Amino acid sequence: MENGQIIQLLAGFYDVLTDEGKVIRTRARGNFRKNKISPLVGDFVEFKTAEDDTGYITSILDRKNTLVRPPLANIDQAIVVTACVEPDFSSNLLDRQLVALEEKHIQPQIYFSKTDLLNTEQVEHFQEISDYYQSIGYSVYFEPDAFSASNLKKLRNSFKDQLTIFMGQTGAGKSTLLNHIDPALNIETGAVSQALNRGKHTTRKVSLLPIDGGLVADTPGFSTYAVFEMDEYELKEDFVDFVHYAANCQFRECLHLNEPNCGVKKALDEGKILESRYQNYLQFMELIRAQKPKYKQKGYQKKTNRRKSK
Ligand SMILES: Nc1nc2c(ncn2[C@@H]2O[C@H](COP(=O)(O)OP(=O)(O)OP(=O)(O)O)[C@@H](O)[C@H]2O)c(=O)[nH]1
Ligand SMILES: [Zn+2]
Repeated sequence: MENGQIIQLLAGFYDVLTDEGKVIRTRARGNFRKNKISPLVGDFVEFKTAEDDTGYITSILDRKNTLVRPPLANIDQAIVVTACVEPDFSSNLLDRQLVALEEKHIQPQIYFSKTDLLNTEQVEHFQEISDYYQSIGYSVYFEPDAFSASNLKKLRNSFKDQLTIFMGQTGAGKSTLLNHIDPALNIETGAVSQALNRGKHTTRKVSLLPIDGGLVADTPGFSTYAVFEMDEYELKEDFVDFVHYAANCQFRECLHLNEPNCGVKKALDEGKILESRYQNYLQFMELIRAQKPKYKQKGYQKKTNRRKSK
């Protein structure tokens, strides 16, 4: 029995990267189909190798998390590529991405792009935003040249032993950044870019590229942030900066809305929490309440999936 991680799915074959760094082409044992478990890229698997050197997967280990688009398992971290301008920065979109990642236990990093297009005043503004997100525990990349050697070095150092995905709205600079990380990728960039955005309604194929001791997905994740896959109580935990102050709330169930003696609102009044974070929180809360019936269904599916993969 050998162990490895699936890095590519091709015409029914799964390419498994072994602990020794070899890539073995495998098939899934028929059993999986009966149990309705299909291996995903990113899965940690056990496999056996036959005499002719072809392998077959015998089991899939428990998944930490999964993504539907692209189909991927066991994502450790996500680089949230965030344009300061063109398209204009939206704290709402950034926070949406952060809570979606927190909910799936994927560690976010915030990578500001198009910093070269900012004037002095804008730089000061973004420096404050950058400092805030840094202060609440996120790695933030904010340099006058988004692709400076130091930015890229810091990013590449974070890849080791991680499965990393890139995300961010169209035009944010994901492909450009990936090309800077590895020019051999030679991904098409610009308005007509197709390589990383193969249409929102087709199933995207995803491969994991071994880079700097880790694996990097060649297809960006989370193409839509419209749906919140969490309830109100999960949302408040996903605002990582609120959690600390929530210890001061009078009620343990406090949702930091209109409850008396709320530690989060107190911190907000004292300027310790970024105003836009709280405003976005209120908006997400409303959206979650409005979509509740849909979520319940989703939550149910999520749990059954989890059980099946065990
Ligand atoms: N000035 C400047 N331009 C940038 C920067 N990053 C990306 N661009 C440009 O912005 C445009 C969009 O960049 P892409 O890398 O294609 O963006 P993307 O996020 O991959 O976009 P999609 O493929 O649509 O998802 C391209 O014309 C890039 O050259 C930057 O830091 N500074
Ligand atoms: Zn509270």
